[in-house]
Amino acid sequence: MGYLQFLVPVVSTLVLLVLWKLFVDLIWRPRSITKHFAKQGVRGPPYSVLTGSLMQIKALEVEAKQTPMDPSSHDVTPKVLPYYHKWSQQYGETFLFWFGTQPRLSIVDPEMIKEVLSTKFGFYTIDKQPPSVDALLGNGLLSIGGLDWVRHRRALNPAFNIDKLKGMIKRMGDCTVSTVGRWRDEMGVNPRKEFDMHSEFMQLTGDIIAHTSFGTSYKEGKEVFEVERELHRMVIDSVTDVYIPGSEYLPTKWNRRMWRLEKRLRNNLKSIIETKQKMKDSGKGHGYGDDLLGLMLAASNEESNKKDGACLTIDEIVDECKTFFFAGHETTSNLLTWAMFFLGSNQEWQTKLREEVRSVCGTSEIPDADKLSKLKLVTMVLYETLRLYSPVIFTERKTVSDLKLGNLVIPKDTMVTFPFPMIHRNKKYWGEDADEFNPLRFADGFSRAAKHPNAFIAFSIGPRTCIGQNFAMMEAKTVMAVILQKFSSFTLSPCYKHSPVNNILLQPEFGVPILFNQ
Ligand code: HEM
Repeated sequence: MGYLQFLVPVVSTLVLLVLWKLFVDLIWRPRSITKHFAKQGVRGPPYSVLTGSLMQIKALEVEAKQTPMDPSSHDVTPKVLPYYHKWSQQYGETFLFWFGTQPRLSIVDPEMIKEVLSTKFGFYTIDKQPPSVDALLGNGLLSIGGLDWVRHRRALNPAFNIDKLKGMIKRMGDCTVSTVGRWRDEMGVNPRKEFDMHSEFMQLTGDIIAHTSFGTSYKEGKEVFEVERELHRMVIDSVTDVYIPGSEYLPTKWNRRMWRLEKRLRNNLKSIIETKQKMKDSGKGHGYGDDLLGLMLAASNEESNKKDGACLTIDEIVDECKTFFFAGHETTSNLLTWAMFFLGSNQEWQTKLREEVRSVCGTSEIPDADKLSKLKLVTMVLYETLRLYSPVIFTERKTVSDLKLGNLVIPKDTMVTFPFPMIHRNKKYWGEDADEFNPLRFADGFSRAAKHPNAFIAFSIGPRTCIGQNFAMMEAKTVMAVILQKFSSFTLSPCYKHSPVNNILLQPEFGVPILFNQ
């Protein structure tokens, strides 16, 4: 009896506390944040308890998927970010919506973008990823923040030093020559064969990142990709599911599959690292090798870096490898795919580029770094492709305290999100032809292409700008140069169906079939 007398009030208090917390998180806070923004003139779709705007997002995505796109339009926003498109029209450029109970503020103003992405004071941070994304990326650069991020970035920067990267161009070129050789062989059997650039470039950029990341261990590296790809597919399917805290620990079929894949990925990568370590210890070859993994291992083992704390553990290096595959492989593959889409449907630009490549590099030589830097028109086309078909569709940051951004006061724990397709088409900065393919706008480089230098953010800006952008541009230019050298022309197949989709990255739903002429 005495025991019950004690237990009843304790349990009642606990229940009341839980109910109060639920009331605050699910009802009171969303209402007060909505009011807070409304007072500042920021509106958005109404909040629904627990799911926020997620149901509307899903419905709009389903509708957009079923709606065919005008084949001559490059405005991908209604197709890949239908909710941003609809709500920006309905509520204005800056609007508020809800990912479950989390408020999200959509921003497209370049001054505000600069303020958020360029700050070095830690006012905005990367939010914790859902467990599915964690399995894909691990605690690599893309997902970590604070001092951990500083340490990782310092340890990794040397591997992406432009002089180190120059040494990789030959490997990039060799991989491309071998792919083009296979295409030619297949055309020998069937001259009208159509090649889907999306799947071809996924293979080629996979081959390139495996060679440039792992050097001699690239075959084992390619196995890692297969697992990574499977994980990616699982993540795409789950990205807008409502996340229930703790659900990642339940042994559901989906979780068990995820755990298995993650373990396989980690074990494969560890075994590649061990092989490299043994090679170095045996004194065979050149230290850890001049590939990305070798450079990371070397930087992490340098005494000066150890003293400065700029070194990584083996587990951290494994996580960085996972991040590089994801961040560095499909992004570049999509850039190349959309560039071929433009050139295959625009013979005038294709001819200009071929003339430039052949006059700078000849018809057979793999270009070196010096020659790549002279390919001005190729660079302009790649930038214009990145503007209109940016592989990364949006990025976001979370406020760590109540903050002032432009004229707005933003509460702590709000996600500020930047929809790239809208930013890259804002007529205020890009002019009336913002929806059209016009590489000439990049004639003076990307910072002068629009009326504001930060209206182009395909590689992001500020301290967390893409670490691999030089790598990506070198790779894309090398691949384009070799293709333009080897074929007298190519055209987009009449079977092409224009349907860009949001698969975390921007992809062509039905591929990009191309017909080559020898
Ligand atoms: C066309 C190709 C590429 C595009 C468009 C691209 C775009 C981006 C963007 C927009 C970000 C910032 C993401 C954010 O702030 O949320 C980023 C970050 C990053 N990218 Fe890339 N990327 C490309 C290629 C690469 C390559 C080739 C690598 C590596 C081999 C790479 C590795 C990374 C890493 C590690 C980060 C995180 C940097 C940090 O937070 O410190 N990317 N990339």
